[in-house]
Amino acid sequence: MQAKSSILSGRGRTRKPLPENPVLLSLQGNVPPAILALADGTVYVGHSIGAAGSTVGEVVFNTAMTGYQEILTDPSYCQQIVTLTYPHIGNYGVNFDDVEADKVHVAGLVIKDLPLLASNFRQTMSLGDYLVREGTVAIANIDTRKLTRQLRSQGAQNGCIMALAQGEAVTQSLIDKAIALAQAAPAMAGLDLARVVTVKEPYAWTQTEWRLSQPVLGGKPGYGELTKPKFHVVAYDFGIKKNILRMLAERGCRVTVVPAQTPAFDALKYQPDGIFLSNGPGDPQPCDYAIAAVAELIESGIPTFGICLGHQIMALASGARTFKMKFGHHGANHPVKDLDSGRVSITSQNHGFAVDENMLPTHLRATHISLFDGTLQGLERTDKPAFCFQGHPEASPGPHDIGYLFDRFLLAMEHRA
Ligand SMILES: NC(=O)CC[C@H](N)C(=O)O
Repeated sequence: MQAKSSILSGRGRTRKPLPENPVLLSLQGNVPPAILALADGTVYVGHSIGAAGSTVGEVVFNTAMTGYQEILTDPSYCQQIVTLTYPHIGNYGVNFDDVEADKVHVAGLVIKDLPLLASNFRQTMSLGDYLVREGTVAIANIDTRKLTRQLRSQGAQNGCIMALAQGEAVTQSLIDKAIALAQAAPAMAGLDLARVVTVKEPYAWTQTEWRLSQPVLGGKPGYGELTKPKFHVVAYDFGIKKNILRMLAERGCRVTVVPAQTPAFDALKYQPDGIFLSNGPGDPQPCDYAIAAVAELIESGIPTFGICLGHQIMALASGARTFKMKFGHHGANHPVKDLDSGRVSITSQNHGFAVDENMLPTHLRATHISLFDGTLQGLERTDKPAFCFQGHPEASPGPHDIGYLFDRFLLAMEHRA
């Protein structure tokens, strides 16, 4: 709070001097250089703002103005280097309440500007310190508008960030090495990454949503606890985000999170009221174990709700096809139309694959489309209580945008009970 009030000035207020502030970042000093090389040989040089070392991945751009911490920790970004188009990243610091997983999942971060001052009453640490702590390689002072235009016109491609140590200089041989590393990185198409990020053992989840004022915690801001569960949901973890679990618990669901490879038979042993299929990284097509389990679970008639990778897996389990998009959807302002109500929601999105709307089997019905490019955003089984959504309804850019899909899942479970 101190830092925040210190920079407020204006009529009727006297400007206080800036306090000694641990979040003042050190970009003015001797910041080590870093290289961003793309597989096509394009090279950008900037400054290292995270851990030293090299990282490779598919370079994608995200257009959200806020939410960098949620983006960094979204497991769906495993093996992707994310460039953020909003120019100031790090201006509200980092806290430990807003993480979507227990660690950073992006392979690397590319930004334009790391502000000198991070200011937010909830922050516990600066973005730079957090990236170092997490061992995340990141580069700043990059022309992210140019990079984004390149990715948009040519499509997402693999890249390498090479963050040098203090005192090290950028040389042609290091640039050549970074390009070679980018070219050697595996292509995203065909990669099963749900297997990489999924939990090893099942666990129970009862935490509810965050509130600024939380009476059950003595009036302090924070998360709540589910006390009277109405339903039991088995959630497949293909790379699940914590806020999905909180939104389920908030609506009265006790959740058992299970590994991605859990066979349908084992999931049914929990006698769930509903099955949830999470988001996750990589290509859905190689996840044959999950596609087989989901086909069986839908067939059993248990209400099923899938998000993002879960949506794609449900579509494949129902006989649809998926394809790799040119540069995907990554942002927090994507308009999506509900084809039944005509209502348009502003949604959060993060996907590089999509379900082919031209090849849907007769028991799958399109329920939502993207108003950016017309791609399919939602599906429903006409013969079973199963539906799915391509975007991220647990993120709230709008501020509640498409959270009503969770209510629809609850209704399906109530209907069956
Ligand atoms: N957020 C997600 O679940 C992404 C799904 C999938 N990995 C894709 O890129 O399309």
